[in-house]
Amino acid sequence: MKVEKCDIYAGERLLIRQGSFVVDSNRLNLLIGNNGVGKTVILDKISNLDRNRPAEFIGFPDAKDIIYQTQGASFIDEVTVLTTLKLFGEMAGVDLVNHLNLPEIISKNMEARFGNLSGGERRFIIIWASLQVPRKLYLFDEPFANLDPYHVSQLMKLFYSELATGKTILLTTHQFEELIPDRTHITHIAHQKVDFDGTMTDFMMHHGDDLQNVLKEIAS
Ligand SMILES: Nc1ncnc2c1ncn2[C@@H]1O[C@H](COP(=O)(O)OP(=O)(O)OP(=O)(O)O)[C@@H](O)[C@H]1O
Repeated sequence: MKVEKCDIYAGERLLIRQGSFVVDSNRLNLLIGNNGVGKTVILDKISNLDRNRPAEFIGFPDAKDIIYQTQGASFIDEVTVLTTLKLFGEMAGVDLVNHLNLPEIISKNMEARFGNLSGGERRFIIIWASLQVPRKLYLFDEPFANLDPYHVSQLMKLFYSELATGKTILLTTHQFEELIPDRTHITHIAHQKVDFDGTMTDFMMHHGDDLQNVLKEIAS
C-alpha cells in the first residue's frame, strides 16, 4: 500500500505537496507531525468513507476491508461492555466475552454501561475489540489519547503482537515511548511535505534518538 506523488487537499486547501509514502505490512506504521498537518485527512482518504480516495493512493483495500477508529471512541452509550463485546464478537466471528486474554480493564467493567466508562476505558475497549475483527487494514487516529502509561504500554504490545498475525496497522500519534525501532515505520509530515518515510531505525540514524525533540526542531 502506498501513496505516490499526491497533492493532498482538505476541501480546497492544499495540505501536502506531492506526498509519497508507503504503509508497511510488516511494521507498525506511524503517521506523525504537528497538529493540523493533515494526518486525519490522510486517514479519511485511505478509509475512502466519503468515496474521495485519490488515484495516487495505490493498493489500499476496499472500505469494507478496513477498520477505521476515529479520534472519539464512540459506541452505543446505553449498552453494557458485555453487549459491546458480543456485538464486536459477532462481527469478528469469535466469542470475545470468553476471550482467553481479555485485558483486565475490560473484564472488570463487564456490567458497566459503555457510556459510563472513562474516556480511556472506552478508547481501550473499542481499539482492543476492533483489532479482533478480521480486516486487511486497521486505521487508528490517536489511539493512545487519554490512556495512562500502563495502558499505553498494553496497547503498544498489542499492536506489535497483532502485526505478527498478518494485520496491517496505521496510526497517528504524538506518543513515542515503547516503540520498537526495527518494527516501526515512520511517515513524518512537516512544512506541507512528507519529510521522512522509512523505518524508525533509519529515522534515528539520520536524526538522533530523541524523537520528540527532533520532531520539534524539524517542525520549527
Ligand atoms: N473539509 C475540510 N475543509 C477545509 N479544511 C479542512 C477540512 N478538513 C480538515 N481541514 C483542515 O485541514 C487541516 C489538517 O487537519 P487534520 O485533522 O488532518 O490534522 P491532524 O494532522 O490530524 O492534526 P491533529 O494532530 O491535531 O489531530 C486542519 O487545519 C483542518 O482544519
